[in-house]
Parts: sequence; structure tokens; C-alpha cells
Amino acid sequence: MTEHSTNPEKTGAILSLKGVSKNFGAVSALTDIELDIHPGEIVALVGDNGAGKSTLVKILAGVHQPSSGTILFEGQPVTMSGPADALKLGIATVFQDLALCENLDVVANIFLGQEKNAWHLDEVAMEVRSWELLNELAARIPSVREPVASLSGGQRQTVAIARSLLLEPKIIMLDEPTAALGVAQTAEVLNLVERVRDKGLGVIMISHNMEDVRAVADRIVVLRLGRNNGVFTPDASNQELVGAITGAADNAVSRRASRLSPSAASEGARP
Ligand SMILES: Nc1ncnc2c1ncn2[C@@H]1O[C@H](COP(=O)(O)OP(=O)(O)OP(=O)(O)O)[C@@H](O)[C@H]1O
Repeated sequence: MTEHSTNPEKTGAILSLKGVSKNFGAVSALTDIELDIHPGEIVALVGDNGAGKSTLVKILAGVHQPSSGTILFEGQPVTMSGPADALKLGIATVFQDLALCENLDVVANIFLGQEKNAWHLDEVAMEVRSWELLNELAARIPSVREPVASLSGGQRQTVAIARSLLLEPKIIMLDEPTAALGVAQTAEVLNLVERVRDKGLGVIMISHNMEDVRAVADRIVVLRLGRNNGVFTPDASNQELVGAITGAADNAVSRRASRLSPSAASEGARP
């Protein structure tokens, strides 16, 4: 079940991390991380609290710089000294807080931060482009002139994802996109994530919910205490996954996971 990290030149990975480490003073948040992301695949990044997921996302978003190691983008080593560099390369991030402005409508939110964009003050062009992005995602938004405050959690996530696609990235990172969503909205957002993959983007999805991860991920990358702790296919058993996440093959959570059905066991896998 466990796969090995591969050579990007051979595999056509868009993004590869080679031995990436990050220290905050004496704290080693990440140690020797290896990760490949290919076009048209969803990679779920899972791990217990403090495993290093957020730190890894922030490195790839240009917020943090690695202490050591190499990031290859389309086979070339890159350094990102800020979020603008990541966006310029084609790495978009939807953080958990979504960073939407409640009082602004969908169009204004999609174009937020694009003040230098030539379209920015052309309301008609912005509205047309917003509908295009939402239609590509087959998103169900009643009106792009609604303030975001009136949208559901799933619709807000949709707007945040549409916004991240505006600059036509090659990689999109989603931090807990289904956290706090109900069943129907979760299904809607997961469909959306699959559509992003089907457009040929590489998707990195952080999630604590094993059921969501199994539903859409092509590969599941486990981090534990800041290190790689296995790469799994979605048909890995709950026991394998929980074992890799918690670091123990035999504990109360993994025993319960092995007894329960996959959907019920995913509750047990929530770190
Ligand atoms: N800015 C920082 N300064 C010091 N230590 C940090 C900083 N950011 C993260 N850490 C430490 O790095 C480790 C990894 O944290 P990180 O937030 O990346 O984990 P995580 O897997 O995202 O956890 P969670 O699921 O709780 O968000 C933790 O020990 C954390 O305390």
C-alpha cells in the first residue's frame, strides 16, 4: 500500500519537495519532507494535531520559508519569499478562514486583491468572468450579486475556490474545506474539489475527516511529528491509516477502527 516518492522529471510532478525541513527556534515543525504533486490528482495531507500540515501549507503558500531542503516547481528549484511569489508561480491556497468579505457580493469577493488587474473596475467583465469560473465548477450560486453574508457554508467555500482559480494556478491547496459543513454541503464541496482536479490541477487537501479523504483523494500522505509517515491509496484500511497517523499499530482508536465499518471508523480516525 505504501508508495515511494518519485523523481519529478520521470513522473511529471508539478511540485516536488525534497528533504524540506522547517524549524521555529528549537522546534522542528518539519523534518526532511518528501512530497510530489502531479497534474490532475488530489493528494490528501493528513496527520494529528501538530503533525506539521499547516506549516507545510504555509511553506507552499510562500508564508514561511523552509529552513533547508528544495522545492521544485515543474522540475526547477524555486524560492518563494512571500505569498505573491507562490501565486505568481501558480500555487493558490484557500485557507480555512476563507478570507471573504461578508458585506461584499460574490463578484467583489472573487476579484478581491486584484486591484491591479485590468478588469478590476469593469463590472460587466468581472461579472462575466465570475459566472465562467462558477460554471466551470458547476457551482450552485443563486446570484453573483448576493452579499457573501447570505450564502451557506458550502457556497462560501465555492466562492473561495472560484477566487483561487482566477489566476489560473496549477496547484490549489485547500485547508479543511469541509470543516463545519453539513452532509449535503460536504458532498457539494467534494464534487467541486473533483472538478478542480478534472481541470488538470494538482490539489492538496488537508482534512481530519477520513471519510472525505477516502471519497476524493488519489493518494493520502500522512505526516507525523513533522515527518513523512507513509503514503497510502484510498483503499488502505482504517487500521493502517490510523496507525500511521497516531504512530501506533495497536491502540484503542485503531482497534475500534478495525472493528467498525469504514464510514463509522472515520469518526475514530479524527485526530
Ligand atoms: N510560528 C510558529 N512558531 C513556533 N512553533 C510553531 C509555529 N508554527 C507551528 N509551530 C509548531 O510546529 C509544529 C507543527 O504545527 P502545525 O500547526 O504545522 O501542525 P498541524 O498539523 O497543522 O496541526 P493542526 O492540525 O493542529 O493545525 C507544532 O509543534 C507547532 O507548535
